[in-house]
Amino acid sequence: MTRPAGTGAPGARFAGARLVARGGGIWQLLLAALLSAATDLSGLGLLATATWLISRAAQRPPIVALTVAIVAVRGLAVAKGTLRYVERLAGHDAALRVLARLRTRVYATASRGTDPLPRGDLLARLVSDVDSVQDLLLRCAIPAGVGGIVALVTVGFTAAFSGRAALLLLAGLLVAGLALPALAYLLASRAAARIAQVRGRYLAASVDVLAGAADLAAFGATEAALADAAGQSSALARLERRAGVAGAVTGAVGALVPGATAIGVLALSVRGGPSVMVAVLSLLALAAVEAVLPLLGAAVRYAELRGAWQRVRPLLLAGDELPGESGSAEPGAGEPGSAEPGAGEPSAIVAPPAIVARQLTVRYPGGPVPALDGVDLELPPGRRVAVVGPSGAGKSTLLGVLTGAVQPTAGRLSVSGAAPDGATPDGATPDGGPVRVGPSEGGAAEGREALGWPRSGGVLADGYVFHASVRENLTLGRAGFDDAALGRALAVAGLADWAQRLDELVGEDGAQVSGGQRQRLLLARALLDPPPVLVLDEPTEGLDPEAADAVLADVLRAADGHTVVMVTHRLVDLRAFDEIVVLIDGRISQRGPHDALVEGPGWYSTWAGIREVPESTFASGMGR
Ligand SMILES: Nc1ncnc2c1ncn2[C@@H]1O[C@H](COP(=O)(O)OP(=O)(O)OP(=O)(O)O)[C@@H](O)[C@H]1O
Repeated sequence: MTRPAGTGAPGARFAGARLVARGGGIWQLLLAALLSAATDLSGLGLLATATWLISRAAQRPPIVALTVAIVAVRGLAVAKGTLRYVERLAGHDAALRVLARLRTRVYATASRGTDPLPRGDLLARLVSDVDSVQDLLLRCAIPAGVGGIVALVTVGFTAAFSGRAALLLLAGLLVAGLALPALAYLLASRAAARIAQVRGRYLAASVDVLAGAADLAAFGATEAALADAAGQSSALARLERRAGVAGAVTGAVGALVPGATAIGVLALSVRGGPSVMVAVLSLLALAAVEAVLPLLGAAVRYAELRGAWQRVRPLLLAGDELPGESGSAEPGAGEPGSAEPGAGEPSAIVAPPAIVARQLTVRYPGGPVPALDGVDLELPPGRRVAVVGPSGAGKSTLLGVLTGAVQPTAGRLSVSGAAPDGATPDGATPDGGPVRVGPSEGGAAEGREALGWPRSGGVLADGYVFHASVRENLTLGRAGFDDAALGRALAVAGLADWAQRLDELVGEDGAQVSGGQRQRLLLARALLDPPPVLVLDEPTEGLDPEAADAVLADVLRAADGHTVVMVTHRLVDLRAFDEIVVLIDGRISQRGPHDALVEGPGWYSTWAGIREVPESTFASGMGR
């Protein structure tokens, strides 16, 4: 179970900084800020020196009096270009590191959470909101630091020649770098929170229109859904226009400040300063104030980011610590795609481990009653268990706990004996005794992988079919499968003729294939390299009962030697299972082999008895 992500959690305010620091991005960011300041100062130095050189040259001094300035101009010009290039490299390196870390974190938390977000909302958080949080560093933190350094150096330099000109420059810098940004922030901040909210709603509405197109059309609701999405889009455009106008007005005022400051400095320096320095100080003032003007944009951006940050923060704070976050700054550690032992390769399963669940309890946030309530389950190696029960009984939740998708609120889950792929689980007791994986009292079931939790997988409810070829959908990037292996997996799932169509596209979420073919494709994917613990959630959904029984028999044959846990609320032949567990309201109401359960009283015999009813009944969903 994920930790509560209350906004008042201690240290929540600094969560972003902690993430940056853990990800090893803090030094890169600091370096980028220093390089950026050095670049700006080189530019200002170049301008001041070149101005001095031109003004002094007009007085026709001996050439030797200009030599140092000439060399300085060349040096500063080269330094400015080089520093800008290096600064861009360092800045992008830092930004991409932070971005990868934030996104991984949001992905991990969202995928583990028991409080899933609508897909569109999650998309908004993953894409635009995480981008925005990254901008907080690049467009706000770095320019603020650079502006401070530039102001300090230029005011100090000017003060060495004219105190009054320095004060005027300071005033110009404060107006351009502080007062106007504060005003822009105030104007933009109200719109920004609304923009983030409306953008989330707009994306959610768009995804609903796309993902639910078939259902909307079937129920005649397409127009209403499109109108809703268009309404959100207009609201978003209105808010963005308003924020844009506020930004443009402050920007226009800001553009006047450098010129006004330069004229003021010119007027003050002309009165008594050394003649050559008049031009230097005026142009330096102009350039210095221009250098802090980006803070205006930063302030507007900061206002926008606050809303995005509010939305992303719960996801950043809620999850367990990701691998590689606890100090190591190794690039790629804990990120998607990091190589794991054995991942991506077909494995020869020797013997699955024994898994024992004791008093497993899951309570979803806001759920009035536990979805699972004190469930005991034994899975000795190779055991086949079917989990049945009415809708909402907790079947998928139980599978979720076994695969790690759902964290138990209480209870104990242990694994012992042979580990997946013949390896010994790290942390296993020497005598092969049980290794505790789950919590006994609340908290998160951390460290499954570290303890050698068996690789589990299979057909999950609502499994996804990618807009890719049959081959890519089967392998999902795993290497080492030849066409013959793919053909065998397809044949077991009842798609033998697809062996000739491996490179054909199946459409987004299987849109170009039938529901039954889609389900068979998911089964073939699971059977290509069956994990030690094969988890099947409604594996025969979409198949007619006869085909379902036949495919299931083939699947069980192909998964011989593997532990199988299957959830179903459809009538399929369960005689081949060692044990059938009947879940009702999160509790085990009956358990035993088919023959024993079907004879006795209880939910199972009533359910199984419906097999006698004519076939039309199956289609009506009476099987529940
Ligand atoms: N993510 C969630 N957040 C809140 N409640 C949930 C969540 N997932 C499931 N539930 C609730 O937990 C209970 C058990 O759900 P679960 O999906 O495990 O049941 P099920 O037996 O698999 O149902 P079905 O046969 O309809 O798929 C239900 O009351 C359901 O509403």
